[in-house]
Amino acid sequence: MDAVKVGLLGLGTVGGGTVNVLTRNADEITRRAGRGIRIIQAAARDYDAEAINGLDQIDVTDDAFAVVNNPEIEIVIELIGGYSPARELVLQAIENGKHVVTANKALIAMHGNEIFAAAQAKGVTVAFEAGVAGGIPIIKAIREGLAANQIEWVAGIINGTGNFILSEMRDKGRDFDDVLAEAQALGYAEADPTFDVEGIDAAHKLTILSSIAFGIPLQFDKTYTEGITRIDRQDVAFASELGYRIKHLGIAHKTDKGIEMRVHPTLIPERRLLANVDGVMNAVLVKGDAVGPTLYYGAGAGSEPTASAVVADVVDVVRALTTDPENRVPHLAFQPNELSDLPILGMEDVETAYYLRMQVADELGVMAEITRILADAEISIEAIQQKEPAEGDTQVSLIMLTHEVLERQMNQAIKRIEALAAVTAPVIRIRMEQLDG
Ligand SMILES: NC(=O)c1ccc[n+]([C@@H]2O[C@H](COP(=O)([O-])OP(=O)(O)OC[C@H]3O[C@@H](n4cnc5c(N)ncnc54)[C@H](O)[C@@H]3O)[C@@H](O)[C@H]2O)c1
Ligand SMILES: N[C@@H](CCO)C(=O)O
Ligand code: NA
Repeated sequence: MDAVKVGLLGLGTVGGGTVNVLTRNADEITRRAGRGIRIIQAAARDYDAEAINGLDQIDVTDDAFAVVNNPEIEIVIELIGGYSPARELVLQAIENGKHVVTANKALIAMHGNEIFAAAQAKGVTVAFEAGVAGGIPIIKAIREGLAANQIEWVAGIINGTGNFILSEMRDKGRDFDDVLAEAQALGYAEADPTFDVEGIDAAHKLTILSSIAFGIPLQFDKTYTEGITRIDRQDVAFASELGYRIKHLGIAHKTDKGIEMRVHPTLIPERRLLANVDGVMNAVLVKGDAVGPTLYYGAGAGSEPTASAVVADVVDVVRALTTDPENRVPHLAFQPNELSDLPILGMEDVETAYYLRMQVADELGVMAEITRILADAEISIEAIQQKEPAEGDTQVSLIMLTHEVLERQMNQAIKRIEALAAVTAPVIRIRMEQLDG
């Protein structure tokens, strides 16, 4: 049978890696897919021709619409990124009856409901494995491997750039900006790196994971999002003394009241595997009622690790070309007419334990006032440490670990604590998770 003709949008970090992997592993990939896979046309504004092998076989244009409108092309790979014109290009490709493979989690989290409906109507597939946790086949694992389970929760380190920054800062004492610049040079960061450091990229990915896990429509706007820019070295050190690491996690949790979707820095016990996932590596823990906790680990960003997931999706699409569209694996794991409208909980309705750091004047009675406020709010304390002031300083740091409490109650208590005259700075709070199933 003839090779499947593919069009590629974008020849950057992931696009270049995709051409390289398809070129290098052409034989094995053909044996797996049952047909050859040939990129016949690619669109890019800029690219490093020296770094891409096999480009001489490809017609390169700067007009991305020429690729999605090319009648010879059966599959379009979108690796341009961003919301627009990626949305218009993908919808046009679908309208033209082409299958789509993308690494663009921003696009899927924001416009996936519209895109999947269009794909469903046209009987084509939109695959997006590379969009979540890069090279780790996490979409496939949840959607196919765990199809027997009621998924209870998902918790993961799902932004490579952020984890790389936190690891380098902790282990080597490097500066935030310096490590971020290196992550950009290595091709890990988003075009706008605030997406990485403010948690937006992780929230895109968590939105997708929640839909796949729980069978709900994509609801990016309801995902609570907090980044890593306010993590202080002091807190990393204090957490470590107490046996915890601070990791930036995406957490999706099905409770009796609804679904929690949240992205924030989190204290986790240092003995957990997730606490020891460093650098650009990602890891996702998924708890199913039948299987129990399962863990998936691998490179979350980078040229060829991401290309690995892109090419696997292309192979899946090639294998499915002969399958009746009604029988294909559904985009969001559950059949499209079976998505549920379970409520997404607001952050105030989430229950977690907390690490608190308070800066207080070194006076008699302050500790008693603070513990009274916490007791009034029914917040019980698991550990307290007082860090003595440095020579000549009159401020002490109080570190507390609490048991689980509703965020609403914690917000009220923190407000009262901050109103005390002896409390001289905003209270630092970092949520804690035991992740022990
Ligand atoms: N870099 C990673 O490690 C990684 C990992 C997973 C997912 N992703 C996702 O993959 C996608 C691509 O990321 P990247 O890092 O390869 O980006 P990149 O900036 O390295 O490459 C983008 C490519 O698209 C081209 N391009 C941009 N706008 C265009 C337009 N309008 N018309 C034609 N060409 C255009 C650029 O010229 C470039 O060749 C993004 O959605 C990103 O979120 C990246
Ligand atoms: N910027 C993303 C790319 C992978 O999705 C990250 O650092 O994780
Ligand atoms: Na993946």
